[in-house]
Amino acid sequence: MSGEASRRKAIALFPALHEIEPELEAYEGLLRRWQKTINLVAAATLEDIWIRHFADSAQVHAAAPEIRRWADMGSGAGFPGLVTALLLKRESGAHVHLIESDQRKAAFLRAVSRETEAPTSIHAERAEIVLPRLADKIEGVSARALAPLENLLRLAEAPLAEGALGVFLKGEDWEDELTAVERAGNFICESAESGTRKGARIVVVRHKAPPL
Ligand SMILES: C[S@@+](CC[C@H](N)C(=O)[O-])C[C@H]1O[C@@H](n2cnc3c(N)ncnc32)[C@H](O)[C@@H]1O
Repeated sequence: MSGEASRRKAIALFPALHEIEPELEAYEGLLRRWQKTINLVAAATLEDIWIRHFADSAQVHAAAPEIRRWADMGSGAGFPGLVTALLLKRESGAHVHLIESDQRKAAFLRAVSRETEAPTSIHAERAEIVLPRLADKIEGVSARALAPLENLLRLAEAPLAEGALGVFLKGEDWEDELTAVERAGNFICESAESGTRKGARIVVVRHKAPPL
């Protein structure tokens, strides 16, 4: 798909992306520039960046539009967390913690956040270290392409136990991963078909016994 067709299709799927087009254009420009020296995303996805990355990420905010305070684990080049932050940019109290252990990718996240004035904090550390500190500060946790669902729930154990919602973009193994978590019995899980990737799924998870 051409870049322009990808943009039009992404905005048709998620009209809210139109509101942040200047920011996403700046983001795309920086991504293309930094990609020459750091491997931020698979090169083959760059032409279709609006669908493969911007619209795919927009599904997290769409799954829980009431949530203002997020943490995104293993953000990489900012997907989905930095797109969530841009979609929330004009909402009061909005803040997204981007957790990315690779220092160079974290520097990229800082550069895009600065340029687009996205409401983020960048944590260049491992999620298992950062999340316990954020447990009572966030309402939602997201991740894409980081780990199997069971491992994601272990990484996000502290905020989920405090009542945060987990929204995870999962690939083709989603069904086996979901079954394993449902069998363990601690979480209420829902899932919906991805609007951007065939065979992929948006999985929404809540702890069964959050604090009163
Ligand atoms: C496959 S990439 C996915 C990046 C992005 N979420 C996406 O979907 O495009 C996984 C990223 O997670 C980071 N990562 C891996 N383990 C991590 C951890 N325990 N804490 C924080 N970041 C981690 C890696 O450096 C890498 O950038």
